[in-house]
Amino acid sequence: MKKVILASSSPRRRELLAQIGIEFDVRVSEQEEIYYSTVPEEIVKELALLKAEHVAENMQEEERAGKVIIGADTVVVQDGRILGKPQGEKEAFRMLKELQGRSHEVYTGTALLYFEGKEKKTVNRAVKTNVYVHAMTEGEIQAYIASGEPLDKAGAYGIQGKFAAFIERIEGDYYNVVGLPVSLVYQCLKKWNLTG
Ligand SMILES: Cc1cn([C@H]2C[C@H](O)[C@@H](COP(=O)(O)OP(=O)(O)OP(=O)(O)O)O2)c(=O)[nH]c1=O
Repeated sequence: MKKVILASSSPRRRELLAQIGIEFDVRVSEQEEIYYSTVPEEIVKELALLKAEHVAENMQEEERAGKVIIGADTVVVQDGRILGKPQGEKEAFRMLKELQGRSHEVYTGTALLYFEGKEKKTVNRAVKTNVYVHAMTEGEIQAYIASGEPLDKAGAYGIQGKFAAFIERIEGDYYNVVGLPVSLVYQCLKKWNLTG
């Protein structure tokens, strides 16, 4: 029986967790993403926790015993403004126009809930990566949008895809930008003897 449950519908998060050799099941939380925090670091932590808690609440106590549930949330922040997933191509264009030619921050919140016997251990952290984007022409932005990559991604881009052409450099964890800081996840699982 798998001891790790990924509370995420994101194909990127699945790939990243699989990449480090963790066996896991997926349970998706259909919870509406409402938050009360005001700063990005706290918002992503709150949403990651919400996703993990929602999956935990929908499991029987016996079923979740000995298991860890992982939730995550990613946002792009430019000048203190949060850019989530674009609603459509127009919004994607506006976001990319703002992001090109300068730097921004990507925050991913991660929550790990470990049900060890009757006890619940929680790790809830936010990780920040600075991303520097080259200047883009409007034609390049339009061509990128036409590739279909932006629509399901925070900030309307995927560093792991065609947008790599426009990444000048990053400071911090690359995997955090893609949606899950996997070394943070691994180190927690290791501490709890759940990596094997
Ligand atoms: C910035 C960036 C984001 N993203 C993705 C990661 C996330 O899937 C998405 C941000 O949306 P999220 O709301 O964090 O996650 P999600 O709705 O895709 O999945 P779930 O809530 O079920 O876990 O943006 C990339 O794939 N590459 C990038 O470079």
